[in-house]
Amino acid sequence: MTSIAIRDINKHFGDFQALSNINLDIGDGELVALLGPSGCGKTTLLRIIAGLENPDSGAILFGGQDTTHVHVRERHVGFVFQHYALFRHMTVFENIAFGLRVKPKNEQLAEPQIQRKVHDLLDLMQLNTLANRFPAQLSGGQRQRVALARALAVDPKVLLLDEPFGALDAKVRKELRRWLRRLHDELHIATIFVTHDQEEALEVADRVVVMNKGNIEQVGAPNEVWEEPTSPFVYEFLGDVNSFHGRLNAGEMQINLNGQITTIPAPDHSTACNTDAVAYVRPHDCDIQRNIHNTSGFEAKLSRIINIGPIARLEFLLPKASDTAEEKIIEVQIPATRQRENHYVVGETLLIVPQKVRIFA
Ligand SMILES: Nc1ncnc2c1ncn2[C@@H]1O[C@H](COP(=O)(O)OP(=O)(O)OP(=O)(O)O)[C@@H](O)[C@H]1O
Repeated sequence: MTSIAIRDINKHFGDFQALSNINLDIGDGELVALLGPSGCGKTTLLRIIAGLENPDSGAILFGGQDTTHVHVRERHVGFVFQHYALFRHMTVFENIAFGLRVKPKNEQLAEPQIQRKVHDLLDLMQLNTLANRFPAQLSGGQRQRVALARALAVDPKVLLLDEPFGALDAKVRKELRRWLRRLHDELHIATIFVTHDQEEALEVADRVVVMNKGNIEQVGAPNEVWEEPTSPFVYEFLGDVNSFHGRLNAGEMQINLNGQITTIPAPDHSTACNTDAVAYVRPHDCDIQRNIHNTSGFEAKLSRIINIGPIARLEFLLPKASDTAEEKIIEVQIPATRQRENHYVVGETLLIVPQKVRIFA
C-alpha cells in the first residue's frame, strides 16, 4: 500500500525553480533514498513532505489522505537532521522523552508509560548505559542515535532524515548505515532519507530516487540504478566512468580518441544516421590486453598504477592529437591479483577493450 504519494509538486524560490513536477509513491514500510548533487532540491522536497515548506502547486497524500495543508504537528512525522541539536541541558533520557511530555493533555501518557517507552527505545538503540549523560558527553554517532530515538518516541507514521550522518567520519557513518537498515527492518516505518553519498544510498535504501536540477532522473532498486542508468547524468553520478564522444551510424559508433579511430558495435542504435553520441564505460568494465593487434579497442600508454587493497587502478594517458586538443585519461580497474600476475608497468602500451558499453545519443 502507498504510504506517501507525492503528486505534481512544483516549487519556486523567486525566479528559481527548485522542484519541477515531482511525482513519487512511497510504499508502506519502504526505505527510500533521495540522492543527488548539492542544490538539486532534495531538502526542499523533504521539507514539503514534512509540512515545513509549502509547494506552489501539487499535493502530498499520507495513507491516501491529502495532507498538503495539514500543519507539520498534525502530520505525525519524525525528523532527524544533519546537525540535529539535542537539548543541551537535558539528559539522553529526557531528550528522548521530550516529544512525549509536550503532547497535548488529552494525548499524554502517564509517567510510568513514558518511562517504559523511553527504556524500550534506549534498548532498541543500545543507549542504555548513556541514559543519564548530557549531549556534550556523547560522540557524534551516539548523538545521532539519540536523535533517531527522539524522532521515534512519538510513533511517527513517517520518518524523514536529512543527511542524518553527514557530519560524521567515514567509519561511524558506515556503522550508522547498518544501524538504520536494521532499525528499519525491525520497525517498518516508511522512511525517506536525503543523501548526496551514492554509496550510502545504494547500501541502505530499498529504492533510490536520483534527482538533478529539481527533477527526478530515475527511480529504482539500488542494483537497477547502478546497472541500468537511464541517462548520462545517472551514469556519471553513480560511480566512476569513462566517457567517449563519437558518431553513430547504422548500428556502429565511431570514436576518434585523440587521433585514434575505433569502431564499436551499437546494436540499439541501428537506425542512427550520423548522430552525435557519448559512450560510457565503467573502469571495471574495461579489459586490458598486451596483444594490441587482436581486437578493437584503444591503444594507450599506462601512466600510473594505484593499488587500493584488492583493486589495482590503472590510468592511461592519451596524448593530445593537436595543440588545441586536450589530454585524455582512461581509467581501468582490475583485481590486484591480476596486476600481480601480469606485472603491467608504467610506460608500456596496452590495449583497452571496453566490455560493457552504454551509448546515449
Ligand atoms: N528558502 C530558500 N530561498 C531561496 N532559495 C532556496 C531556499 N531554499 C533552497 N533554495 C535553493 O533551492 C535549491 C535546492 O535547495 P535544496 O536545499 O533543496 O538542495 P539539496 O539538494 O538539498 O542540496 P544540499 O545537498 O546542498 O543540501 C538550491 O539552489 C537552493 O539554493
